[in-house]
Amino acid sequence: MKRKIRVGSRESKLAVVQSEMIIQELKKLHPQLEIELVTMKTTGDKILDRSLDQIGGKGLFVKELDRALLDGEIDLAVHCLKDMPMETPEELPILAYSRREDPRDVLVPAKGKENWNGQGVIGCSSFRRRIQLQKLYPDAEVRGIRGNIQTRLQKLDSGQYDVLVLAAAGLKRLGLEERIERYFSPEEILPAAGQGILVVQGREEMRELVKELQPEEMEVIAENERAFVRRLDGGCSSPVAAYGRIQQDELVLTGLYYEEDTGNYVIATKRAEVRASAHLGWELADELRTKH
Ligand SMILES: NCc1[nH]cc(CCC(=O)O)c1CC(=O)O
Repeated sequence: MKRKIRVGSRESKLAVVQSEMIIQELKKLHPQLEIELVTMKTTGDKILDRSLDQIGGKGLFVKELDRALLDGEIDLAVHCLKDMPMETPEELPILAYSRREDPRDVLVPAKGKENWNGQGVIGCSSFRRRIQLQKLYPDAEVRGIRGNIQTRLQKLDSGQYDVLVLAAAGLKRLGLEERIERYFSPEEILPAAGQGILVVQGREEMRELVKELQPEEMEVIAENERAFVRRLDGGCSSPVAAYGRIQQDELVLTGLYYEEDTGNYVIATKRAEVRASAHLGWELADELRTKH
């Protein structure tokens, strides 16, 4: 009999598309396996009338899947790294990081309101985007928005907002790239730690099976971005951003540090040879904090 692997996912269309991408890759690596997708609703998907900060943060998107992993109902779970809490349960490590999709944030105008002039209402969900957008578009008003990408686009097109700011990664994976009017460089809007990266989470014994999904250097990039955020205690709602990339043999890490007292933020970059970069995120965080 074929060995059967169950892969758990949230129910949203994006989550399912992402999990199917990972399943396709796994099937290529292990053609002998039968792999099944199991979807479930998480608390974060059920409560849509309050902001994530109010209802307890990112953990709400993974809690149900964590439980299913622990109970053996599923063998693996696929998540956006960006949605993962900074600490995962000890028994459920991240087993592999995927190749990164476009990490940038993008501007999406409402239908009929293309060529946006920088005035009116921007819909965006995170404090990280908000503070950076206020600098880029001082004449616009930023209003919160929740729900999955399709829901947000419906709210946009129904006239509640003039433009949205979203992650390029989600739109591209959903085939909605044509709605993108402008890509923000990391210098304009620094992405969230882990943006564009998918992770496979599970019990330690599954590591062997998925480790080949991970491109070289993905872990050092992802872990340094997350170390930066962790060091500054930027849990779910803090506007901390971090973006790492490899240039020649170096890891180049850019971090955003927000100072609560003044409401100002600073962005800085630090680099290290990849093989000596284990603490780069931590060090960049400390440098930014002591300077400000
Ligand atoms: N907050 C929801 C979320 N989590 C991950 C992505 C995008 C996909 C990714 O980063 O891999 C999105 C949508 C968005 O921010 O526009």
